[in-house]
Amino acid sequence: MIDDLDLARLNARHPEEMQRLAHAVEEIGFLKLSNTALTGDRVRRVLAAYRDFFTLPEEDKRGVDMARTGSNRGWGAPQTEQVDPDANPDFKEVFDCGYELPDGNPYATRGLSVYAPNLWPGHPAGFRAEVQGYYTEACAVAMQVLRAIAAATGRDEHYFDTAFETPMALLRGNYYPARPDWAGDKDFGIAAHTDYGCLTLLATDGVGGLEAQMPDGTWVGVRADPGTFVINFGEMLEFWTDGQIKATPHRVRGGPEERISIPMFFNPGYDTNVAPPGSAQAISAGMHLTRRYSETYLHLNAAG
Ligand SMILES: O=C(O)CCC(=O)C(=O)O
Ligand SMILES: [Fe+2]
Repeated sequence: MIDDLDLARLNARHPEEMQRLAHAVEEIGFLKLSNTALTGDRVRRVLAAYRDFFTLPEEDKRGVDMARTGSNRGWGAPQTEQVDPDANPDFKEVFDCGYELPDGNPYATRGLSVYAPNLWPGHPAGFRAEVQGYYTEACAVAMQVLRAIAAATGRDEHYFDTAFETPMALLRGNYYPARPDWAGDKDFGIAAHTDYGCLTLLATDGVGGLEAQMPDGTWVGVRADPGTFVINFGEMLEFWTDGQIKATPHRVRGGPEERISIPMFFNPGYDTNVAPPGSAQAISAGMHLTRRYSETYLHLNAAG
């Protein structure tokens, strides 16, 4: 039910592959993707860097704890994010980093938390370089996929390009310990949610656990080895395409094995209007993302 697509064939606009892409984005909202510039070895290197970080003693991770900041850069401890108000806070821990505004970028003077500076730990050695290198490469792959999607859904292939000149792109490492023995019905690695932005390019270490909700309401497992990616779509792309592209709910309950996943949330620039073209309303991408972060990260929660 979840299709496997080949990015080289999509980049060549191979008609059959493009048709399968249109089906995947419009009917399912999930697909798997291989043959990108990010090889299995490349992904295993960045997975190892995150693993080295997550296995540091807690006091080291506390040195880059996002809870002390007004943004989501650095380490997020277990149970500090609640993506589903009907579930308990997630038992995963995370490390988030975002887009670094170039000097002189007009957004720099606006004090927007979605462009907050990154927080980097002093060690493991090489962590920052590994993660920043992957960030840049993952953005390039995500842009190729978005161009193919624009073309497959009847738009000019560059339809989305300018919106991503200053992306609020967020790269996350998710660390899921084995499902704790205290975990009950309302406890998840990450509870059911839709992603907030446009496109998510997800790498995993190959351990299963991700489940996506199909149109008939059933949950299906989606597993991807390093070098193969899971792609899904967020709320902004659903608004922007007036529902043509689906933001599909997904979750990780967690199982007997620990697991690492690395989503690149490819979000457009703050001032992008993601309302459907021609609609009377305007939806600011930046305001939507800021609101969703404040609803889900407990340290940013206005009510909490
Ligand atoms: O770990 C996964 O497979 C999914 C993670 C996820 O959905 C997220 O971080 O938004
Ligand atoms: Fe997600």
